[in-house]
Amino acid sequence: MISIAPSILAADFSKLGELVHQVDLGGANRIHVDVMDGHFVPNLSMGPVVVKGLRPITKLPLEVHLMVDNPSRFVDSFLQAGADTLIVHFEVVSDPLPLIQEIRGRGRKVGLAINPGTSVDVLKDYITDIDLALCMTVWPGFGGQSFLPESPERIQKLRELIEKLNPRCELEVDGGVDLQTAPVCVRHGADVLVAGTAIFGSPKGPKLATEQLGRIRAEELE
Ligand SMILES: O=C(CO)[C@H](O)[C@H](O)COP(=O)(O)O
Ligand SMILES: [Co+2]
Repeated sequence: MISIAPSILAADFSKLGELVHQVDLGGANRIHVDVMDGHFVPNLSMGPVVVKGLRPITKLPLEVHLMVDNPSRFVDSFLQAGADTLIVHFEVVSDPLPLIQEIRGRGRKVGLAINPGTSVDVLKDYITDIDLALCMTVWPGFGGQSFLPESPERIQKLRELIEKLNPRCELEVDGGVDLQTAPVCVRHGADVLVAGTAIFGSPKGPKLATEQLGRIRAEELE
């Protein structure tokens, strides 16, 4: 099964509730919430209040992509706000295990993310302990960037690692995913596609754009 995770970073926040409803109607499987602290990445975005605001208006799982220097500081507030999954960057945690155990101990899912400059191999010691591995396909910090050309090879390498060590771990890709790059990601082993601009920036509207990405995933699996 392939999942579509619309990234609300690209949404018009004055209509956030309605836009989340639209992607739900279009077949989205989860909502991706990009959290940026202005340190780990050169941009600021949103915090737990947004997760808290979304929680009562959708049944879709809320996954929080923590692009922050010190994720352990924010675990409690995002879990209390209603996040279902917390994704932490490998680059900022010297030992991910305590954080993984804390999040799982509270009944939520945990993901580890890697930047384009980080070797896929660093995840091999943790794949058995996580629910999701996120391969960044742009440098984190901004929506609307182009999919990096080295990404397919990295996705394939990560898929091989996951198949060998923990096939239940999801392989998510994030950044520049659209109708052209989504099939490439799926062919190389991705099973969760994050898309912001391709969904919320689409002239066809978020419902149709989500449906279209969904059709691509089905074609790739035929
Ligand atoms: O983590 C992110 C950026 O750091 C976003 O999830 C990602 O960029 C999605 O946006 P787009 O589909 O527009 O590239
Ligand atoms: Co993201």
